[in-house]
Amino acid sequence: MLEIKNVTKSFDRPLFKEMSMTFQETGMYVIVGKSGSGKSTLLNILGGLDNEYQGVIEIDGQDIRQISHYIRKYIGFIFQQFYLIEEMNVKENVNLISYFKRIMIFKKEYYLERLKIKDLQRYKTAILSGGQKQRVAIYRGFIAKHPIILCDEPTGALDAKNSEEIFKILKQLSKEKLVIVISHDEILAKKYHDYLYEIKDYQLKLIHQNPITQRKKQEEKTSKRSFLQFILKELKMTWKSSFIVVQVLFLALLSILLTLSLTQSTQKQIHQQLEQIIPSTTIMLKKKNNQMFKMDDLKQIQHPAIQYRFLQNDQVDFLGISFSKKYQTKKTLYISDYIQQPQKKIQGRKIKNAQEIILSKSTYEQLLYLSHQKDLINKDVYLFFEYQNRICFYKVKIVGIENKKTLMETVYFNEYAMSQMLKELYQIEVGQTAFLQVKDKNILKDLKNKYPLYQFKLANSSLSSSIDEKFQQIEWILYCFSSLAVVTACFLLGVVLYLMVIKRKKYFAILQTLGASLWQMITLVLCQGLGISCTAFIEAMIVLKKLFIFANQLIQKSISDLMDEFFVIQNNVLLGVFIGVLILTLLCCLIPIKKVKQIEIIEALKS
Ligand SMILES: Nc1ncnc2c1ncn2[C@@H]1O[C@H](COP(=O)(O)OP(=O)(O)OP(=O)(O)O)[C@@H](O)[C@H]1O
Repeated sequence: MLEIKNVTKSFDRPLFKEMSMTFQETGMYVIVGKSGSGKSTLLNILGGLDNEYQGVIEIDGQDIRQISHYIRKYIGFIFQQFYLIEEMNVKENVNLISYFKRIMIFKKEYYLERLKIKDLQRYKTAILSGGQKQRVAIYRGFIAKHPIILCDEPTGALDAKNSEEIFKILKQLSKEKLVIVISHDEILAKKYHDYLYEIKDYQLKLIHQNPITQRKKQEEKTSKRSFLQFILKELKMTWKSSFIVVQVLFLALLSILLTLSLTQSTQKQIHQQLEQIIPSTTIMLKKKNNQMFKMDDLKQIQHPAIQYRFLQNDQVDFLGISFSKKYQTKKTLYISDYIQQPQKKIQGRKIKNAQEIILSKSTYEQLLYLSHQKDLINKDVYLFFEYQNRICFYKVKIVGIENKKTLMETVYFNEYAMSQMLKELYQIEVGQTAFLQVKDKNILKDLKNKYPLYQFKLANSSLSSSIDEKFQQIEWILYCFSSLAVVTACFLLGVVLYLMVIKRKKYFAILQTLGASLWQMITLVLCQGLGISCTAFIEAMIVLKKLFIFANQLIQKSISDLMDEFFVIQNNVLLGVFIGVLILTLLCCLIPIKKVKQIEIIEALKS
C-alpha cells in the first residue's frame, strides 16, 4: 500500500501543503488538474525521482527514501516525453529494462499485438512517429514486474482510437497493479478510472469513485538478463566513439612496452654474450705485490670447486688456427685469445693432453667452410701465437665440437695446456694474471680468507656492473618519455569518458528510471574505461609480438644465427605495464564517476 503522509513541496511557489492520501494495492487512479498544478511533480515524488520534499511517502509502512533500489523494485514509468534511446531499435529499447528488472514473458506477444508494435521491433526509435514512440514507451513501462505503474500523459501523442486502447490496457493492468495516470483527456479519465482525483488547493481531492471489481493477483512468469550482458552491449555500442582514444593509448603502451622490452632484451643479450666470453664463474687473481705468477703458484691454490685454471701473459697473443704451417693464408681462422673449459661435448671426445683441442660449434663450422673438407674431427691444425714479434705455431688435433654457438671464435684447451704450449714455444712460464674457473662463484670469500697474498675478483663483475649502470641511465630517460606518453593517453581517456558522461547524461537518467542503480552506472563508466585500456593493451601486445618476431628473424638472417631470440617479451614487463595502466585508468575514471553521481535525474530527462 502506497501512502502520502503530510507531504509539502514547493519550488518558487508552493505545490502541495501537508498533503496526505492512501493508494490501494491495485486500481486505476486518474489524476487531473490545471496545468502547473504539480501533477508531474507528484509522479516524480511517488516514483522516487524527486526526494526534495517534507513529509513521508511510505510503501507498506517503509519510507521510500530508505528503500534501496526503490525504482527497480516498485516502479514502472511511462513518460509523456517517451524517453526512448534513439540510437537503439524498438526491441533493444524494450530489452533495456530486462537488464535491471524481471520482465513478464508470457504476456509479451499479447501486448505487442495489442499495441501494434510487433512489426516495428527492428526499427530505430528515431524514425518512429510520435504515436509509435508512445506505444513503445508504454509497453516498456509496464512489461516489467513491478507493482506500481506511473503514467504521465500516456496518450498525449495518440489518436482517439489508440488512446482508448491504451486506457483499456492500463485498466486491465490495474486489476493486478497500482496504476496512477495523469491525463488531460477528460472523457477517457471519466470512463476508465477507479478513482478520479484532482490536484486543487495544494491537495489531492477525490472527485469520483467507480465500483471496483478486484481481481486476485496472478503469478507472473518472468525473466531477467544479467547486467554483465548489458555491459558488453554497452561496450559494443560505445566502441566507435572510443576508437581514437584506444589507438592513442595503444601507441603510448606500445612505446613503453617497446622501451622496456628492448632495453631488457638488449641488456640480457649483452650479459649472455659476456657470459660466453667471460663466464660469471670465472675468478681472476693477481699477486698483491704485483709479482708474476708461475704455473706452480697457481696449482697451489686449492679448492674442491675449482674446475679449471690458466695463466695469462698479456704480451702473448693467440692469433688463430690454420691448416698449414704458414700463418697468413686463406685457410687461417683468426681467433680471439680467450680460453675456457668446454661444458657439453656433443661430438668427438674429451681432451686428454695439450696437443688436443675442442672447438665451439660455430668456430668448427667456420673452419669447415675455410678448409673445404667434410669433417675435421681428428684432423691436425696449427695454432699460431705471437710473442715479442715472433710468430710460432703449435700442432694440435681437433678431437671434439662443443655444442655452443659463440659470438666470437672459440677454442677450448686442456687445463694448463696454454702454459705448456708457451713454455715449449717461447720458454715463458709466467703470467701477470691467472684465472680460475669454478663451479660456484660464492667460493670467492673462502679463497680470499685462505690466500691473503692474492687479490681475487670475479672476472666479469666490473664489466657487467658498468654495462648495467650505463643501461640504467638510458632506461630512465626512455621510461620518462614513454611513461609521459602513457599518462597523457590515460588523461585523454579520462577526458573522453567525462565528455561521454556529459553527452549521455539523459541516457544515464533514462536507465535510472528503468531501475538501474547508481553503482551500475558507475560500473558502466569503469567498464568503459577498463575496456578501452584493455583493448589498447591487447592491441599493443599483439603488435609488439609481431614486431619482435619480425625483428628476430631479421637479426638471425642478417647479423648472426647465434641468437635464437634477441627480442623477448618478458612477462614481468607485461604484468607491470598492465597493472600500471589499470591503476591509471581507475584514477582517470574518478572524475567521470563523480559526474555520474552528480546527474540530477529530472533535470537530465528534461535536457
Ligand atoms: N525543477 C524545477 N524547478 C523549478 N520549478 C519547477 C521544477 N519542476 C517543476 N517546476 C514548476 O512546478 C510547477 C508544477 O510543474 P509540473 O510539471 O508538476 O506541473 P503539471 O501539473 O504537470 O503541468 P502540466 O500539466 O502543464 O504538465 C510548474 O510551475 C513548474 O514550472
